[in-house]
Amino acid sequence: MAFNWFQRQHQDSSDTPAAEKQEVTPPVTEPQVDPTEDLLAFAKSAYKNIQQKQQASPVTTAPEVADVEAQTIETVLDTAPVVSEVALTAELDVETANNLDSGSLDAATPEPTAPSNLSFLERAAAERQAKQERLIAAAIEVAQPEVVTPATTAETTPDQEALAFDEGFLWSAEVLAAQGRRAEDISVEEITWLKKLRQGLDKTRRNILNQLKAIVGQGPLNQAAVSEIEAALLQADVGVEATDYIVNTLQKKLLAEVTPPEEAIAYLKQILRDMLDAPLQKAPSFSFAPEKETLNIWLITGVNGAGKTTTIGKISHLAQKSGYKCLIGAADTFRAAAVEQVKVWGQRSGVEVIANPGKNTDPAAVVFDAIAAAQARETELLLVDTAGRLQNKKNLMDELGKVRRIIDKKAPNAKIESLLVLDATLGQNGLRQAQVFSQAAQLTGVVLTKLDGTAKGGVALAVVQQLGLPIRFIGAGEGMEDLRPFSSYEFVEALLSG
Ligand SMILES: Nc1nc2c(ncn2[C@@H]2O[C@H](COP(=O)(O)OP(=O)(O)OP(=O)(O)O)[C@@H](O)[C@H]2O)c(=O)[nH]1
Repeated sequence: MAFNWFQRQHQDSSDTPAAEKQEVTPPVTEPQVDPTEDLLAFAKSAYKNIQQKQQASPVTTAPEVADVEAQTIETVLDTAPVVSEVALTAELDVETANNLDSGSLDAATPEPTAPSNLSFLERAAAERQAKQERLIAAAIEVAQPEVVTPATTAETTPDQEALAFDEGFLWSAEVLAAQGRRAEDISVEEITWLKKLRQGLDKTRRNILNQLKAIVGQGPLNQAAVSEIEAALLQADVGVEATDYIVNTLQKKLLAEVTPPEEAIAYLKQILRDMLDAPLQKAPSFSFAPEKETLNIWLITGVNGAGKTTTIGKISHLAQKSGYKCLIGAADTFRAAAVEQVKVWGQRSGVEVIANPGKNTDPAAVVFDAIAAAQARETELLLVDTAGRLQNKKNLMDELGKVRRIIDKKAPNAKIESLLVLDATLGQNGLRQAQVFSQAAQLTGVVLTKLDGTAKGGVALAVVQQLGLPIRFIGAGEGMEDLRPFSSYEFVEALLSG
């Protein structure tokens, strides 16, 4: 059974009251399961459970080609008038479905005019048939719904993968145990993701941790030690502002007392978690999920190449698997290839894409179509791809402003999020771009991509400190499963656990 990432805490069957489970951020104390034996027993039990679940559930096979095609027929809408085109497409769908039901499409091609020797009813039926054929033909000429060819190779999902009981598994189990999770509730997806995250942050971690370990715990911090910590953080692209804050906070404690290395690192972890969670202090809940049975519209912004399209594909997959009705609006009309790319991702995740085949079409028109389609389908999550490479800030602001006005007008009750996708490998340079976007779009959060293999993982702290925005998702790979909701606890553990 698919693991629901959006409801992670709600899924565990522990006795924790629901209100407490809302908090994704786990207890700030270090794991109580310190005795290695306890941890080993926990990990073994979790491992056994996962194996049993894998054996009990049949291996998910590659989806049938026909199934994928049926799911991923892209609704291509013509330009103006958009709404009537949606209606026409819907009408045609219904009529076509009726025909398929009655098998009438198998009948011989109807004559353009009904033969006179037929009864009145027969003539009317024949005329209706002919009219419908003309409508279908016209629709095909004008805007034929494209069937995106499904990927030939099915992606392996974590629940199909053989899981090794290795050091990464132990570490992941420890991180989950520290968050109060029970061995029987741990999913293979969580373990696979945590292993990947830790591996992705390996370079950043090694750089920071080796230096920190050599410094902290050797007695009260002196100026040379402070400079070394600063250098380590700056090299990890934590940024000057965030580094200053971290060092100052750390100094207050470490200058005054002799702290053992483990305790000093634990204290540092606490500082980082607090920084990452700071923008959420005023939010009603730490968790970030679309609201059920409501239209949620998430605008995905960011410069081209940051990973916007990939992120849309991954979030749509996540949402689909977590039981949300999802739709994608391909409003990055600035670059034709972007629309094609988003279609491919829609196909991979089995989510419909609303696009507009015309060249240089107005993104606001696509958003209008997408909202109309979302409302007609009772979609819960509409993901909107937007253009990143516009000539200047004014263009960007104008375009995003127009899109926003359409949303406010057409879907005044929708829950809107505006997420900025940032490429972690760009470090501080990415942040400068982010500032332009934060002025143009009313950003509500950040998606940090490409955390796999970068030595600049510390940029997450700079993002939060400088933009004052929460990180909502992080990406650590190009695959469909390589993006997850952000957890400050897990991120900091992956960043600083040796
Ligand atoms: N290693 C790694 N690569 C990623 C990640 N996310 C995206 N990418 C890659 O980054 C490249 C750009 O991603 P896109 O999703 O096309 O970026 P975009 O912002 O939509 O840019 P355009 O397609 O030009 O509009 C692709 O090759 C992705 O596979 C990630 O988390 N890790």
